Amino acid sequence: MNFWIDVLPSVVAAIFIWWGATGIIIYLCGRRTWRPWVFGVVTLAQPFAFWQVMATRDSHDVGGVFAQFFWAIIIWSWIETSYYSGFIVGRKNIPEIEPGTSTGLRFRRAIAANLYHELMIIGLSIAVVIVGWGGSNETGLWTFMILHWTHQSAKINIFLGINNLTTEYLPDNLKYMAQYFSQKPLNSFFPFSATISTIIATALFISAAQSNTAGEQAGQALLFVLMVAAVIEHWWLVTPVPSKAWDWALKSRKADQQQLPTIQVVCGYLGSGKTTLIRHLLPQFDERVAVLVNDFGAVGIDAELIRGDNAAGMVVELPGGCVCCTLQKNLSGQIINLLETFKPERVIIEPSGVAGIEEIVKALASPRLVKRVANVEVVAVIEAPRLLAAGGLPEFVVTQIKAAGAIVISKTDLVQPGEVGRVAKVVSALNHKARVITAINGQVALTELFAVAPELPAEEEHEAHQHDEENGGLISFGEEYTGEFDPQALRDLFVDLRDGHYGPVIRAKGIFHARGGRLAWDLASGNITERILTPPLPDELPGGRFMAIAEDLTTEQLQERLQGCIIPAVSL
Ligand SMILES: Nc1nc2c(ncn2[C@@H]2O[C@H](COP(=O)(O)OP(=O)(O)OP(=O)(O)O)[C@@H](O)[C@H]2O)c(=O)[nH]1
Repeated sequence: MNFWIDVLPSVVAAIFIWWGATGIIIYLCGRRTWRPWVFGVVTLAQPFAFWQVMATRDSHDVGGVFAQFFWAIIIWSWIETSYYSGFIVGRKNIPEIEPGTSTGLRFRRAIAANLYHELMIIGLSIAVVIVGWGGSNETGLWTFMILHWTHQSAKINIFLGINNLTTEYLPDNLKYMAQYFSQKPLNSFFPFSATISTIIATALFISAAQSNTAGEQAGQALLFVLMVAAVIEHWWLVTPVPSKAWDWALKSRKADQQQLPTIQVVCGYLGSGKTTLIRHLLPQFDERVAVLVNDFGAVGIDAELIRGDNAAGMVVELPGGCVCCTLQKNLSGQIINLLETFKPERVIIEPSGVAGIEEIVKALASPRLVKRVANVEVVAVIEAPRLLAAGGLPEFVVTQIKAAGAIVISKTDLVQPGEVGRVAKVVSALNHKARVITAINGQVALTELFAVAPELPAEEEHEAHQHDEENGGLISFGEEYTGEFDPQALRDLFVDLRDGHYGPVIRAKGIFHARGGRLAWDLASGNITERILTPPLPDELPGGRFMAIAEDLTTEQLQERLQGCIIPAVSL
């Protein structure tokens, strides 16, 4: 009983010093303008901290032991501060990790990215050994060594793969480090590291219990608590429970984040209703919005549709192909360009309907980009009729659902009212954290959609993905035309496309000039829609754009048929 009363001050002090120092560093390094000051002050404290460790190495009373513990924490704080402030980290301009990068290469790049930080730890460890070794009170030395072990062990575990990555504690300037993390339920190093930590904690406990003097007991108790914290930190890595221990320290970041734009990725399968949703949302924003659109086909249609709703903003059409594959490298560069030239307060990305969301999120985690944006949010648009009809969702749609902070169930007007609940249950079962909203023709209130704390998928190591395999070998066809179109001929064409006359078409759309104005045609999920976009424009040359995505397509016949929809010049 006496033992516990005796060690209680050490236990309480160790918990508060370790937890408090970590939180204070996260807090102070969370604000960009504070970082140089924090780093400067902690750096200036170092000669004094080393001198204190040296001065108390033979004071084995309780005061001397506490002083050693405290000053060792201050020395360790220098390492943490230099890292979190971004002043001593590692080599810059290291190529980014791409899908399919080998573990060996990822490891070498991770080392390079953390090189100066790791060298600093080694250098300071040697310095602490020099000043602390051989005294009758080595509490400072062992405090530092325990922190060193916990740090290395956590880093190796996070690199090899753990369940709970807690990337939220990385400040904006270090978010790119997440590319060296991997998420797995467990890795082979974990049992070893957790066992070692537990054995050391047990040995320290026994040592504290068997101590002969109050100073010795206090020292062993302080080290024991630090090691217990290491064991808890280890288990936290593998349990899915989010650590809230330092959430209070994240508050300082809010001011910086409010000034940075947010990126919203609106993903969903071909024809699910992404463009319709974005078009409905755009008039609701009172900010400068830039929209990046990427159609799967070579001919972009969506950008032209969106442009009309975002007159005050900017619409950028990304080249044809899938944004997640062909543009992965390019995407972050395009966005940075956009941020610098147009300075939007919000960026909305509409990837093509077959884009893998993981690759996009990875591209958005690029080191150059993360420090320029406040947040990346994912909205998944899931078509109710398709989900009910499919009897199973393609894997990449499941990934989109899991990645989303908000899920919009679209086309609920095309299913029975009772079935909407079934769809909601399916998506909620896949992602219980996401807000699920139902919509007809994209009619969603902005506040409802973005009032969500989004969850980004953990970055996993995965194979470079193959659209051909995942999507049953989709091909796209797209062309632009000049001339005025016959609406009835287009009507008949879309019916024939739906009925499979040109092959199994999954998605077709187009914008065509006709006498009645600019017409938009859509074929999605077997439904055809025809809309008038604008009345005829007097100065504009008449023309049209068409694209189709199919598993197989008789392209030549389709080309001829489209040409046949143009009213011959003589009869105009
Ligand atoms: N009935 C009905 N139709 C909808 C709804 N939402 C979208 N649509 C129609 O579905 C078709 C495809 O919608 P888009 O918004 O273009 O779909 P998308 O996901 O942007 O399509 P891609 O970019 O080609 O993948 C259009 O004809 C829309 O009018 C809805 O809630 N109900």
